[in-house]
Amino acid sequence: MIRLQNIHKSYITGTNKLHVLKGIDLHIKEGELVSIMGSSGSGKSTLLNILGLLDNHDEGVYTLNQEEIKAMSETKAAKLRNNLLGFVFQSFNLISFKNAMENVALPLYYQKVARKKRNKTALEYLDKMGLKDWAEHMPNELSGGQKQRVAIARSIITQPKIILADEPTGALDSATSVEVMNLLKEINQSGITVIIVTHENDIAHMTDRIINLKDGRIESIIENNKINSKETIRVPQE
Ligand SMILES: Nc1ncnc2c1ncn2[C@@H]1O[C@H](COP(=O)(O)OP(=O)(O)OP(=O)(O)O)[C@@H](O)[C@H]1O
Repeated sequence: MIRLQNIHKSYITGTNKLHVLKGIDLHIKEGELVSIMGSSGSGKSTLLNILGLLDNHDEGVYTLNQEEIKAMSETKAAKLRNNLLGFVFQSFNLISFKNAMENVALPLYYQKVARKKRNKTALEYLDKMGLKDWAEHMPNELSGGQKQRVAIARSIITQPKIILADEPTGALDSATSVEVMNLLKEINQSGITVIIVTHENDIAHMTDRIINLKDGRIESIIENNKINSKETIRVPQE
């Protein structure tokens, strides 16, 4: 489903060039629940943004759903992003002046679904998240965990094949983090591939495979708590 071969990415600011990803090779199969770990600045978000077609890589080959991304037009990439991918962010990214139902329904608005139909679907998704009674509430009336559940409902309303979550529990206390992770696990069990960036060990250990990044390279991969890398067995500790 996802294959990265020798991916490089640099950022240029002024006269400085920062080489952030230095040859990433990675294969993520359909239906996997994967976490990407590493210390601050190791390139986790950069990698997730490339996976989510929110940023371009400089070198290497990225194949998503058997299509090579570099060869693709921006329009085609946008279509793929809208149809195949769902996003969850640390800061929820809810629209403050829209209620929970309207926030969840938003992706369907962009797909030109009629208002009645999209609100009905949004209510169904809120119900799945245990939030039906909160449909009319504005984001500032919701707890962190509730906001993230609204954001997760919004990310799956278009029935994506892959969810990309950047520190989805970063703003939550530990009990709420576990609730949100259990929700992402349930979503994964329904067949959706889930990729989570986190710097929290406990969160990463709730996934099937942990990809450890260090200085823009994959340092090790832990599968079901078994370390697979031949190169190194060190796991970064925060
Ligand atoms: N748009 C950008 N322009 C310039 N530099 C950037 C940009 N985005 C990220 N960087 C730099 O690239 C490096 C990797 O950033 P990235 O956000 O991928 O790391 P991270 O592992 O997700 O870190 P954190 O855990 O702190 O979020 C950092 O040094 C960051 O400052």
